[in-house]
Amino acid sequence: MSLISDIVTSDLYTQQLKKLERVSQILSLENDVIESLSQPERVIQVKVNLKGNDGRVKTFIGWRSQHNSALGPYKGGVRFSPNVTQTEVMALSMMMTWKNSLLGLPYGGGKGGIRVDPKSLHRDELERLSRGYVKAIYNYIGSDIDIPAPDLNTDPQIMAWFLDEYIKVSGKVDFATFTGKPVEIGGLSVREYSTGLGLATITKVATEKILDGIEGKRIIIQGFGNVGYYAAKFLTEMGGKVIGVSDSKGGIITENGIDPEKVLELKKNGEPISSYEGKKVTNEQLLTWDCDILIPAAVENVINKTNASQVKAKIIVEGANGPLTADADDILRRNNVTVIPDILANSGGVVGSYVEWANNKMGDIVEDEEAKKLIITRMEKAFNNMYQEHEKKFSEYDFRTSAMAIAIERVVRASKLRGLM
Ligand SMILES: NC(=O)C1=CN([C@@H]2O[C@H](COP(=O)(O)OP(=O)(O)OC[C@H]3O[C@@H](n4cnc5c(N)ncnc54)[C@H](O)[C@@H]3O)[C@@H](O)[C@H]2O)C=CC1
Ligand SMILES: O=C(O)CCC(=O)C(=O)O
Repeated sequence: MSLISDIVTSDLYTQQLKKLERVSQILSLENDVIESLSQPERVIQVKVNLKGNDGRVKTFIGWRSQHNSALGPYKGGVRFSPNVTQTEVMALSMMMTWKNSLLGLPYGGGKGGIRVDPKSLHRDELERLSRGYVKAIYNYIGSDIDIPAPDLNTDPQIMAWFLDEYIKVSGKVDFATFTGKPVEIGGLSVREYSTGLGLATITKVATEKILDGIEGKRIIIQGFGNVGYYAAKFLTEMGGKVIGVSDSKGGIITENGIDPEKVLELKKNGEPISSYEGKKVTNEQLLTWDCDILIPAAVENVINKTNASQVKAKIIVEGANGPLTADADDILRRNNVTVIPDILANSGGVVGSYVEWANNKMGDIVEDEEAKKLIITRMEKAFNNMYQEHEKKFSEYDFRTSAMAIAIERVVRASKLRGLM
């Protein structure tokens, strides 16, 4: 059976369906179960008309995809991107279902997006767009229904506008409806860096199992935003050596090691990463540069059948959602490159969100240090659990298969118990 033929898909959705199909066959899931898991429960499309500062109306399209709620309310970020499509958001919401399930969180999967280049808007236009999006979807979200958070090009300030608009239009003063908020309004300072912290933690634990530890390992990171910067920072603190970084404009390689704080400073001053001392490289060159650990932490499908065979890293840790295609998985496995899958590697973000959400619900009883420990412990536990299952049941496949199998089985069990399947 092919799930792909009759759906007009973005490439990310095609890739996710291929990955789902592959694991479902290994788990011997029935066709109707696979069919059901392949479709979101609901996709909301909205139009936001924005009166621009030049007096003209600009029209933007956005979505919220609610993939599966068998384990709890939908949970996942909202991205602002000029390239985002409905099917991309659908794919990302499916990945959130697996991620939340794998981590044992009480959530289903959701994801949202607005098709916009945020750099093309003034700050007050961005605020009106953010508020317009929430005005359009507020009936479908809530702290027990669907809980948005930051993703690509969205940040705590945008969450603050989302929350304020939600309170105004719904009349519900429910701060747990959004996570990744500023600390002044119920945010958890740890959430800002929890994806990078989780990524570094998983990388460290994985290198202890697969290589001989993180100390001195040569690391390359694509993308220097929230995930990439904090991953670089924590991995450096843990003893790793970041030798390459990039952003959308290109990157730099320096065998002496890169200081993440100095790169951040450059970016804050509006200077390109390539002004850092070292060899200037394109993103294509960066991905296939010699290193121990490669962390694609920017956008999807960057490692695919055209470049996978040239990857020289021993381990790839997926910081972004979906940076590897299904074809790349096959090639890398044949070449003995270990892949730590996105649903495990970048799940520190949603674990941080979970602590923030629980704190908002319970009245702020978890302190920062405790939250940080909780995230690290959850991540280590999730890796060890995946590793054990892999050794026991799925050792002939890759870690993605093992992680997805654990996640999908949990969702299917919950769905059957609830009578949803
Ligand atoms: N922010 C979070 O908590 C989480 C983010 N993720 C995923 O991580 C990835 C990055 O997200 P953030 O760091 O939050 O985004 P961000 O907007 O903070 O940073 C994105 C970075 O990627 C770079 N970039 C964009 N397009 C690129 C391209 N074509 N080639 C190379 N670099 C490019 C940008 O210049 C920027 O440095 C996304 O896939 C996102 O879905 C996953 C889990 C949680
Ligand atoms: O923090 C969250 O709720 C979700 C973050 C996210 O969108 C992701 O993990 O891809």
